[in-house]
This record gives sequence, structure tokens and C-alpha cells, in this order.
Amino acid sequence: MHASVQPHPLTCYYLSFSFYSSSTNHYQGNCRSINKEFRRRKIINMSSSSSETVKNGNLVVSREQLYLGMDFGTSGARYALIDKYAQLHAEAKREYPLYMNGESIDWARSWKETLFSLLEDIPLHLRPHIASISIDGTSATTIIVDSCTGEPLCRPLLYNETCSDALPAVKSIAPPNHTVCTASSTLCKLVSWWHSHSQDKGSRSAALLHQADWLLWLLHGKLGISDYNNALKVGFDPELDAYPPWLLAQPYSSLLPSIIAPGSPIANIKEQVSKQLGFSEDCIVCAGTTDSIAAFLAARATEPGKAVTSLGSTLAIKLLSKSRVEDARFGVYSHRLDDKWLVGGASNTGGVVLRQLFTDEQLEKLSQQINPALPSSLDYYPLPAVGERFPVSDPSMKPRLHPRPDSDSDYLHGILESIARIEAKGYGLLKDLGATEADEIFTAGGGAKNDKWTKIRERVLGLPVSRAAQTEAAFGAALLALKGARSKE
Ligand SMILES: Nc1ncnc2c1ncn2[C@@H]1O[C@H](COP(=O)(O)OP(=O)(O)O)[C@@H](O)[C@H]1O
Ligand SMILES: O=C(CO)[C@H](O)[C@H](O)COP(=O)(O)O
Repeated sequence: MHASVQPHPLTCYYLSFSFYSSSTNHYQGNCRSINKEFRRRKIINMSSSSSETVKNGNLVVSREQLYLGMDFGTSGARYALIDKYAQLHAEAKREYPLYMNGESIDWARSWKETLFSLLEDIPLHLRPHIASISIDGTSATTIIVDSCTGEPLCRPLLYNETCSDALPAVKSIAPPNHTVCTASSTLCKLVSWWHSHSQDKGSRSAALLHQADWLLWLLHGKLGISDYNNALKVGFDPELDAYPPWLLAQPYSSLLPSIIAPGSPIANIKEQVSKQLGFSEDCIVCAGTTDSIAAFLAARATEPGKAVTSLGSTLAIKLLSKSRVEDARFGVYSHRLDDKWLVGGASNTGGVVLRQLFTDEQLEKLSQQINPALPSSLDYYPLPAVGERFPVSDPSMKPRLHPRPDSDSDYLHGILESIARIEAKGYGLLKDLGATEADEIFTAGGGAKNDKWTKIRERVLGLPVSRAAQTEAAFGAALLALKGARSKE
């Protein structure tokens, strides 16, 4: 029984249509932050480089295939709709509505509602042309579900939650300093659940899914499928391309999902969903990835030494490396990216701390008062709560955000510079552990828009830092959907 509260007021959402006139071959404009009324109006004079025309004020839809990526981050979700040239046709974002289930936030209900609300935000005339869909989610966000119904058997455990009770058991079966040997790993969450429920009769028919897997299951209906990026922190070995023997020998291994490559086609969209939303029945639902990998894909960095820092609610760094590196003592692990390695880690510091202190408008205003060339003498460790994952894996690490100066802009400067120092420590650690040395950093996430922060980071990192061409992880997920559709051709 859950006591639902008023859904989180949807202050507004951002629909961005790029009006591209085939006659003048240029963008007629870009409309954003449109209120709900716009959605109901017919979209006229919208044409694109393909065969879209307008008759009697109605849009005759394009025959061009489109590819949908959805990003389920910490503070909200977004979609990006691209064509085969990776040109953006539409995008939107939504905050998560807040529902309570007793004392806990009902994340599953919130994510499911946001999924279908965002799908309904996609312009009706574009939906039949969506050839494939992929979704990225926060890494190690774990849902144990009923393997028949897909219904959650307990509340989801978020990416930064820790199950320290299970850590000794995990360390006793895994190799030393393996990626799963941190309290926030998916395997610790699974083992903790198993310790509490293995005697329940339903436990044998339970299944482990990650946030992106479960959302994709709502669209394709085939339970128990994940990708080798999301599955890294439950112990899947992307080099073996299999679960290791020490994990398969465990009694709970029956709960583990089968693993395919990110972007691989899973199944066509469920008939009920395609009919309800006006999607083509041939729309393919493809395996997903994690949000920071989707952000890396969106940045289109392809050479070893190139790196992407996701400045979202958290600070996640991804460095393209010729060599694989992992060390749970520091929260360092390597994701597979085709034939290379994405080495990195994710700190609990990041925008979530900024949002606890400032609104986005205040961030804009206060940042303008900062001189990024001047180092801040303030030395903080900005965390939203106790606990850090990377570049130190310490569930008991305390936030440090004092002394607070009188000037808010000085305070913000100190926080931005302190987060930059954590970022620099992270990249230095990757180099010390043997990864290819970073030579250029691209920035994704909400913090990428802050030019002063970019300059502070350039000074602290001693490297060229720029905003990625595409800063939204949803764009990276759309590239995965495009890849999945092409693999079916
Ligand atoms: N001008 C700004 N400077 C620095 N950070 C910002 C700015 N505007 C927004 N942010 C931060 O961006 C974060 C949201 O980024 P986003 O990529 O949407 O995060 P996520 O997907 O992880 O929830 C917020 O925590 C917010 O504090
Ligand atoms: O912190 C996060 C929440 O946004 C990231 O999802 C996550 O920790 C990054 O993990 P990965 O490196 O596996 O993509």
C-alpha cells in the first residue's frame, strides 16, 4: 500500500524542435521551454532534409527513419530523436514525479510514469518513423523483480546506495580488488537481498535487473536481459564476455540476467505499446548502457587519451584507454567499448551538492562573478551525504563544505575548484594505475554549460577542456539505437 503524494509539479518541460526548411536549407529556429499548449497545436511548416511536406496546415510525415535514445539520470530523464546522419530532430526532458511508498520513494513508479510521459512528448507525426529505441540508466541501480511478472520484489537500490553488510561475503568469492568489491556494487546489493530473502519461496523465481534493463523490458516484454556495461558491477567479465566461474558457482547466480552488447536488438516493441503510442510495430528495442557511457558516446571521442567528464548530479569520468585497469580500493574499473577500454570511476561529488545550495539561476549569476584564473584558497570535499566511491572508495567519508565565506560567489568558486581537484585526482589515479594518459577532456551533463567552471578545470587539470558537441547522454543512447537498427539491415 503506498501513500502517494501530489506528483512533483512538472514546472515545465523543454521541447526542442529544430525547424529545418528544405527550401532554404537552414534552421528556421529552435523552440524550447514550450508550455503544454504547444504540444496540442499542429506543427506546421516543419520540414526537414527528407520528404516532409505540409498540406492544409498538417504535417505529412517524413519517410525518414528516426532513432530514439532515452537517458534516465539522477535528477530527471530526457529523450533525443536523431536520424541516420545523427541530426537531432526532437528532444525533451522531464523531472521525476515524486511518489512515496511508505517511507521510501517509489522510484519504479516514478521511472515508469516518466518513461511513458516522455514517449508521449514525442511529436505524434514522428513516432511511426522511429525504427529503434535504446535507454541508458544510472549504473548499479538495482531492481530485484518477479521473473514471471517483472514486478519489483523490493524497492530499487540506487547507484550510490551501499550494502556494506554484503561486502565481506563478496570479497570472499571475488578476486582481490575486483570491481564488485565496493559496497555500492550491484553484486553487494544482490547478495544483501539474497541474505535476507533466500529462504522466501519466491526467491528462486526472482531476477536481477538494472534500471535501464527494467525500463526497456516495459517496452519489449522479454525479462532477464541486460548489457555488458550495466552488468559490470554485478561481476560480468567483459573480457571473458561471460560471468566468471566464481560467480556462477553462487546459489543466487540464477537471478543474473543474460548479457548482450549495448545497442544489440532485443525484440520489437510490444504490440500494446506500439498501438497505444502510435509507434511502428517494427520498432526495435535495443539493449542499453549506463548514463556516463552514453554521455561518452554522445561526445564522439574515438582516440585513446580522449576522456569525457560527466558533470551531472555526480562526477563520472571515462577515459578511452588501450589498457584495462581496475582497483576497487579506489573505485576504478574499466568498461568495454568495442575493442577498447573505458577506464574511470564515479564520485558522489557533483551537481547534486550544487543543487542542495543553489538554484540553477543562482549558479548562472554567481558563476559570472568568478575569476577562473584565480585559484580559490577554499579546500572542500563536496559530498551530498556521508560516503564516497571514487577516487577513494570510502562509505564513511564525510562531506567538507566549511568554512563558508560571506560571499556566495567565493563559496561557489571554492566548491567548483574543489570538485575540479577531485576530477584531477581521478585522472591522475588512472594514469598511475596504468591507463593511457588523458590528453583532452570533453564535458557532458548539466555542468558543461558553465564556462567559468570549464576554465577552472582547465587550470586545475592542466589539460584542454571543452564542452562536448553533444552534452546529453540521451544522444549517446540514440546512437546506440541507430547502431542496433543498422545491425538488423
Ligand atoms: N550553470 C551551472 N553550473 C554548474 N552546474 C550546473 C549548472 N546548471 C545546472 N548545473 C547542475 O547540473 C546538474 C544536472 O545535470 P544533469 O546532467 O541533468 O544531471 P543528472 O542527469 O545526473 O541528474 C544539477 O545537479 C545542477 O546543479
Ligand atoms: O554516478 C552515476 C549516476 O549518474 C553513474 O550512473 C555511475 O556511477 C557511473 O557508472 P559507470 O561508470 O558504470 O557508467
